Amino acid sequence: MEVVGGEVDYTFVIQKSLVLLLCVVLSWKMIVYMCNLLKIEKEPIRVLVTGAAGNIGYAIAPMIAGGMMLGQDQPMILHLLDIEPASKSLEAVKMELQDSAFPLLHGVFATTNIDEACKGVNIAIMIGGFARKEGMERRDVMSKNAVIFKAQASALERYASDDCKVLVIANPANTNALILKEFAPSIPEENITCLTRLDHNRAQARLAEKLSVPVSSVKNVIVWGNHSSTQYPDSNHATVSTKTGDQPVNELLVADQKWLKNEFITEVQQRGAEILRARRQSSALSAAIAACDHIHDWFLGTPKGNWVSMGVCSDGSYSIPPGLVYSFPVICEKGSWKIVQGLNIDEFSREKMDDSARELAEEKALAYSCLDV
Ligand SMILES: NC(=O)C1=CN([C@@H]2O[C@H](COP(=O)(O)OP(=O)(O)OC[C@H]3O[C@@H](n4cnc5c(N)ncnc54)[C@H](O)[C@@H]3O)[C@@H](O)[C@H]2O)C=CC1
Ligand SMILES: O=C([O-])CC(=O)C(=O)O
Repeated sequence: MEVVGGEVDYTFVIQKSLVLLLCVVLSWKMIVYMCNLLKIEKEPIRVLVTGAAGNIGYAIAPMIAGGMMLGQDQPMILHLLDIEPASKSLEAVKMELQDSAFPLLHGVFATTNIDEACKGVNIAIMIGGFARKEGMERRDVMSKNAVIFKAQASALERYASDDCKVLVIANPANTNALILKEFAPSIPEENITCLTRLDHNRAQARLAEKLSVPVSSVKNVIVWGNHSSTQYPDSNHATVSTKTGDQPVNELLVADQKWLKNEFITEVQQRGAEILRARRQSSALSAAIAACDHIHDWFLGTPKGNWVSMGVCSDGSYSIPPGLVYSFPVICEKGSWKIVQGLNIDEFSREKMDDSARELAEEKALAYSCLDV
């Protein structure tokens, strides 16, 4: 240390520190530059897609391969799974992906064997399941899916990578995710989620349409609860960015409180059924986009000041019983999510949130009774 006349020369120390800091920054920049020059790529991530020959599977596969889910610098290897009767269509999906020559797609592996499909996967997008047929009771659908998800959980437990992150899309999504959690105990429960981002995106889009603003200017809607008609799309904390800063949606729509408490909620709750009626098939394009959004934000983080809705294991936040997979507002950072805390919940919201939790508790009991646990 430089000592002048018995005293520390602080100017010298600060100068030295700044030079050192500059050297560190320059070396780091140099390393990044060299990596880019040498085209050193990230290791490919293995992504499992179950039900890959179906509607959503066909829509999501090119989105993942094109970088929408994991970013434009993240290569991946796709593991596509479907059941034997769909094996020809599955092979066709694989061929089309290969023919698309996606630069980030380092391999496609298609199989009807669940154990093989799960080997080493880092992300599992669970779309495959048993769809309700006319005249079937809820119990029949639940029992078929409970059996499927129990078996898939065991395969993930045995063969997936330790850090595997799971997104369940197949309905009943929340309860299927819960079964998966029960039967894959070594996968950390925070790694098991279900898709309610489609409902979140729908709610954001309805508000933007009502306010005649771009959808990107609306943020922080919430979808609480089950991915079913008891879900509660909540506009109370949503804002719109304007030239003078963020404005609460409820203030901008002060004359439309009746609409916010009625049509807005039912339109979002019933949007899936509306699309099913119009298309005679359930939403696939928007479901695939929402799944990409869900994983993208989970891996790469939510933008500062924004939250999104994700079906996650309740930790008792907002008095939602632990042991349910429930949709909450979450913030994501460095591959982890955190439930947004401290939001004010009015009486109207409380009732709706509890209704959906009650439905999930009933679904859980039904699923367990089907599995004899
Ligand atoms: N959570 C959400 O926001 C949404 C959920 N969904 C749900 O996503 C699921 C898939 O929808 P679509 O792709 O339109 O259905 P789809 O019927 O077109 O495709 C499902 C695919 O899963 C396969 N499959 C069935 N059992 C399987 C198993 N045990 N293992 C692997 N694959 C299996 C089928 O052969 C089929 O190829 C449905 O349960 C649907 O209700 C749909 C839209 C939104
Ligand atoms: O019921 C379905 O299969 C469709 C669905 O979940 C949705 O569009 O939200």
